[in-house]
Amino acid sequence: MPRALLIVLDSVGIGGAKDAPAHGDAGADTGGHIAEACAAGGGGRAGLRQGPLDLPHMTALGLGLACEASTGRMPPNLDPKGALRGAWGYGVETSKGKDTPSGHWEIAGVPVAFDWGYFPDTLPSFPEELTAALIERGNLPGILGNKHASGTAVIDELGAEHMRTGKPIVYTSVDSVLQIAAHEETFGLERLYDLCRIGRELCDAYKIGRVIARPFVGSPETGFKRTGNRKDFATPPPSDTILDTLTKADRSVVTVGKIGDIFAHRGTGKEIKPNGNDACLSAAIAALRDLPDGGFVFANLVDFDSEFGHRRDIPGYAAALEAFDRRIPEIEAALKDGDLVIVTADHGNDPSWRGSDHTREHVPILSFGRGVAQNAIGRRESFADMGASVLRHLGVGNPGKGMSWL
Ligand SMILES: O=P(O)(O)O[C@H]1O[C@H](CO)[C@@H](O)[C@H]1O
Ligand SMILES: [Mn+2]
Ligand SMILES: [Mn+2]
Repeated sequence: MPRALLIVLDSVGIGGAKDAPAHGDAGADTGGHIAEACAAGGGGRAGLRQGPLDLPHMTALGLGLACEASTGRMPPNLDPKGALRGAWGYGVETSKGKDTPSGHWEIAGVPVAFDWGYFPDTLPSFPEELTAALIERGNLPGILGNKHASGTAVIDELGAEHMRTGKPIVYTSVDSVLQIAAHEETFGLERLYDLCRIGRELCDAYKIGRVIARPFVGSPETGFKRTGNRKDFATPPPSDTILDTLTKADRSVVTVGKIGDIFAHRGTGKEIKPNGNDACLSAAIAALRDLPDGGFVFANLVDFDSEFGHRRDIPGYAAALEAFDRRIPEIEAALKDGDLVIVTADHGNDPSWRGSDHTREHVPILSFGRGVAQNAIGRRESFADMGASVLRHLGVGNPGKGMSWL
């Protein structure tokens, strides 16, 4: 029986979305702009990387062709010029939001047709009743922040005051999120998680997708740094995803990285949550080696988004792409005959763009495996075609959305 591995490179969009102007993102193109910056000499950092974007494996898997099909422009250094291996195309998001749950749920067969709630970019950002209830139920002396912010900037700004006063830093973004940052040692990690559980209950009324714990360490003298103990408290998908369908069909499911959180731990099988792209990819490859026939591994690599996209760090993003690309042969070596791999993304996060938020973009769809013929699968009108293709490949009927290209 065949097996499948789906890897989401979080935020590695490839531009071209027709509805980008509605999000303020007309022209945003994560992959294309990184390649252009690198070719123009703007993607280098001493000790990290220099020169044109070097992605030989993803180029041979059709990344440049997917970019060209998406935007009409072939990014520098991504033209395969020779033999391709695998099937390539790009996906259009039908969900309204450009957030992580919308992207992942749609990939897994559940496009998000409803509107999430969002907190306005005002001061304060949160409704008074919500703030008051959080303070009361969380037994807090108050909160700091209460605004749209970048998570690293807001702990630099308010970390010292947080340590002094014991007030957690509560902030949001253009996404449907309520984020709570607190010091792991002075506030306490478990106390932060408990506070987020309270926040989760309070946020349901506002249709907020996620409450996110953002623990950090450090001191005013040394500066503050977020730790790997981030935890997302998500609302569950409104109907069965491919994870539910596979679980009900008694298939083996392994989820790596943020996937468990994103799907509110429903149908997520064995969850593995190491810290960082490299460790998550290692875990996904190890899971694939042990995966029984008919099984499915679903992995998310979040560093592209959280460490480089939101931080608008082009050299860092380029280096992370190159690090992933170098390990593609390792993925291929773990494959058995009949296995299917799909590499894709959930939204964009153009590091050359203004602000620090996600960008509305198409996503690449790169599919490979020994039995996967070289093929152009073209423009897919929903990310859900990926989930549908996984189910078709695994021989499980699709009760949900999406059209398989297989
Ligand atoms: O700036 P940080 O805290 O990384 O926040 C980012 O992370 C959130 C969840 O992915 C997004 O909504 C964005 O605001
Ligand atoms: Mn994401
Ligand atoms: Mn993000």
